[in-house]
Amino acid sequence: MQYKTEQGAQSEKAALDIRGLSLDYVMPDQNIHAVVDLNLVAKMGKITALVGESGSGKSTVALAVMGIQDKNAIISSGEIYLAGMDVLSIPKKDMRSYISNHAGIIFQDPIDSLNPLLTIGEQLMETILIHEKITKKQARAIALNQLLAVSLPQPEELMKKYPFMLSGGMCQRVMIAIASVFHPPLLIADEPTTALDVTVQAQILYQLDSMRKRDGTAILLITHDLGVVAEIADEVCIMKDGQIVERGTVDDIFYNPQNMYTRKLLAAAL
Ligand SMILES: Nc1ncnc2c1ncn2[C@@H]1O[C@H](COP(=O)(O)OP(=O)(O)OP(=O)(O)O)[C@@H](O)[C@H]1O
Ligand code: NI
Repeated sequence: MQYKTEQGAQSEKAALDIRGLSLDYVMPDQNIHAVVDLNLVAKMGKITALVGESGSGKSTVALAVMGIQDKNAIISSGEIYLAGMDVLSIPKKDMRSYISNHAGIIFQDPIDSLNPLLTIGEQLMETILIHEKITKKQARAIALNQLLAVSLPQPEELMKKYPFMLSGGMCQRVMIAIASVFHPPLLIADEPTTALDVTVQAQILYQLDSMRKRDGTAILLITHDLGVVAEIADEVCIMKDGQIVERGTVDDIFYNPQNMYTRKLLAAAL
């Protein structure tokens, strides 16, 4: 294979393995070092939480993994191994399809993430047909199945609806259905429940957790909410100023934090 692939058994179970990533945003008067020599691993079948204050660079990491970073972003060093292959070493023309086959992402505002002009069915079908050379009928069957898999009732009816006709929680489920249609090894959820009611938050988190259990998906969960982290994460990475300052299991981080910043973050959440 001509692209850079992962060596060694240690990271075999890592859906995502970021090594020494540095990313700058180029601005007219200065460069913003948004990510600085960052290392991060998200293992299959685990929920890895990425936590840190606003502006610490969490979303920048997520967008870089998906290859959809802003135009003024420059990756100056590092490797992003996704399912064993360094996506940064893949030529641009093949990169998008490799990434979309191996990773999905959902964002904070599910209604904005959907196209307002297309029905739910059209959007799901479009995603499916871009990936697979199958008939419309087969794609429709997959779409209906996906909607059921994220616990959306009456999928036939739902397929005909437009995003504005659904609640925020339903839109987020549709986003999960779209992001997970090909069972990617990695799903990134960037503040997936911040815009939703508390009761709906729990359902969406449950949905992510069942994906992890069912498909062995690695979930990278970006959140401000340490309560959520304590409840469903396996591993936690604490991010500050573009770097991971501490990583560990939930127990390590909550009961035995080593870093001053982690302690401050925990104290502020009490
Ligand atoms: N396109 C851009 N051009 C310049 N600076 C940017 C750009 N996008 C983000 N930044 C800056 O990069 C830094 C990291 O931003 P990022 O959105 O990744 O942080 P975050 O941890 O996701 O924050 P939040 O919790 O508020 O979502 C911030 O200082 C932000 O202002
Ligand atoms: Ni963000």
